[in-house]
Amino acid sequence: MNNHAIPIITIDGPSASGKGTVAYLAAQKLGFHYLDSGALYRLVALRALQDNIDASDEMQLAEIAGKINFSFENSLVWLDGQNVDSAIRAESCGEFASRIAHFPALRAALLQRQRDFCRLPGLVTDGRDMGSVVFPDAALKIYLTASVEERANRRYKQLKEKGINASMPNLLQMLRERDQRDSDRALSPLKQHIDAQLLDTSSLSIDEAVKQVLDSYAAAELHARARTNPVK
Ligand SMILES: Nc1ncnc2c1ncn2[C@@H]1O[C@H](COP(=O)(O)OP(=O)(O)O)[C@@H](O)[C@H]1O
Ligand SMILES: Nc1ccn([C@H]2C[C@H](O)[C@@H](COP(=O)(O)OP(=O)(O)O)O2)c(=O)n1
Repeated sequence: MNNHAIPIITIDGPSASGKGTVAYLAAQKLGFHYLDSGALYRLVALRALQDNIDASDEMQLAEIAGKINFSFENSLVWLDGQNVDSAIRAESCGEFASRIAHFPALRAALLQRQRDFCRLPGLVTDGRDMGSVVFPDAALKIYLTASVEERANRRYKQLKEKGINASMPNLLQMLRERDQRDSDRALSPLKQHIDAQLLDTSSLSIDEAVKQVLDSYAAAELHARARTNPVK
């Protein structure tokens, strides 16, 4: 379970909002560990696609989630010792991940594996349910978003930089469908929870978004300290 002595910042939000970029940079600045929880769902999706597992086979998917042998090293994602970073970043893999992410047994199998990333001196993590389910005691919870047009634009540029062809109308449609699927599921849906601070980055640069997270964290820390050591 979460340990109050270990500070955690959770950054949840929709696809291509910049969660991963902002969470990673905030973790670097603070010297904290970083967990990209979406990568775990993508790893399960990739292995299922490789093994021809049906998207409706909850038990097999949960078994994969409990067993897959992965690591995050040198800013890359490894599966059974193979670099699968590009493979899991494909839109098709993200889409499959979103289609299987509603299964309770799959989410349960990933729960402790995600919590195991919580280590001193702290953790910054991004996903859909980091603040609501996986780390409910986080020191700071952010709901990071941007307009769907801006997100499609960001994803388009990101894919282009990697030499991957994409069309804006297709990306817009895929993002809308993924948002809807991730928000409509019964278990751990994508939504801004009451205790999460909204950070709309539609007109913010990456540096400005990171600064806002760090400022909010400093304020949350001050507040927590004042509560534990009230001035007499
Ligand atoms: N505030 C921002 N302004 C402009 N581009 C951004 C911003 N935040 C992120 N990006 C870019 O958008 C793309 C998607 O970001 P990413 O972190 O992969 O999103 P997510 O993890 O939410 O899917 C990346 O190329 C990233 O550099
Ligand atoms: N904590 C999480 C993280 C991801 N998921 C699911 C739902 C998402 O559409 C997919 C892929 O997530 P990921 O964060 O990698 O996707 P984006 O980078 O935001 O496009 O996995 C989830 O259900 N819960």
